[in-house]
Amino acid sequence: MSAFDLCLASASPRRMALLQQLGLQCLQYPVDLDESVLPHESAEQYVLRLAREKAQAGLTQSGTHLPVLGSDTCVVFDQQILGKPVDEEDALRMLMMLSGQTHQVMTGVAVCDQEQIHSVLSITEVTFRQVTPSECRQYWKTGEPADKAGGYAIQGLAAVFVQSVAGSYSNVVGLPLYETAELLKNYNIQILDA
Ligand SMILES: Cc1cn([C@H]2C[C@H](O)[C@@H](COP(=O)(O)OP(=O)(O)OP(=O)(O)O)O2)c(=O)[nH]c1=O
Repeated sequence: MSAFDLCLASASPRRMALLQQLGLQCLQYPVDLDESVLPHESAEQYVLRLAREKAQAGLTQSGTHLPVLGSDTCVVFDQQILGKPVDEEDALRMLMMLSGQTHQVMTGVAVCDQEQIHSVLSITEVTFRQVTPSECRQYWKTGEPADKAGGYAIQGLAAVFVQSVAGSYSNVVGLPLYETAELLKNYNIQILDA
């Protein structure tokens, strides 16, 4: 018997913390993949493909017998997929694009073991108030935007930009917990006994 319930194929401390919130003990096994968007790929297809690739790479590379979870989050506005900003100007460009608008945050989640793979997509609508370039530059200096899709963290200082959220909050932080708990039932992982 393993001391762990699940293997998390991710470097993200936020995904780890969200799974711990459900009481799950996770073995963290980051995988490094090419995260380029394929030609003609929709945002929905992109996050689901990367989630499956992360889960499958985690399973193969770690050699674990635990179910493996992979996940990918992106921000979508005006048909554009926003990943992590490459520098300050890129972050400013993203945040000004989102200013005063509603965008979508999409997360694909996949869980696999030797026998099966299941995946799910979660979409949340987030509305920003108007933000100024000066606020965005100050925000960049906090270091918070650098490793976040769309260049912001709802769970951090960017909370002051977020006017409203429709849908799953945990999805925006990187892992939709309701959908994840449902997926894990396929692997006999129950959070609570019914
Ligand atoms: C929009 C938004 C994104 N994010 C994060 C969630 C994801 O961790 C990150 C998007 O990058 P991802 O590539 O989805 O994940 P990651 O690089 O952090 O981890 P890994 O690939 O190893 O699994 O942005 C927030 O934390 N808060 C937010 O409000």
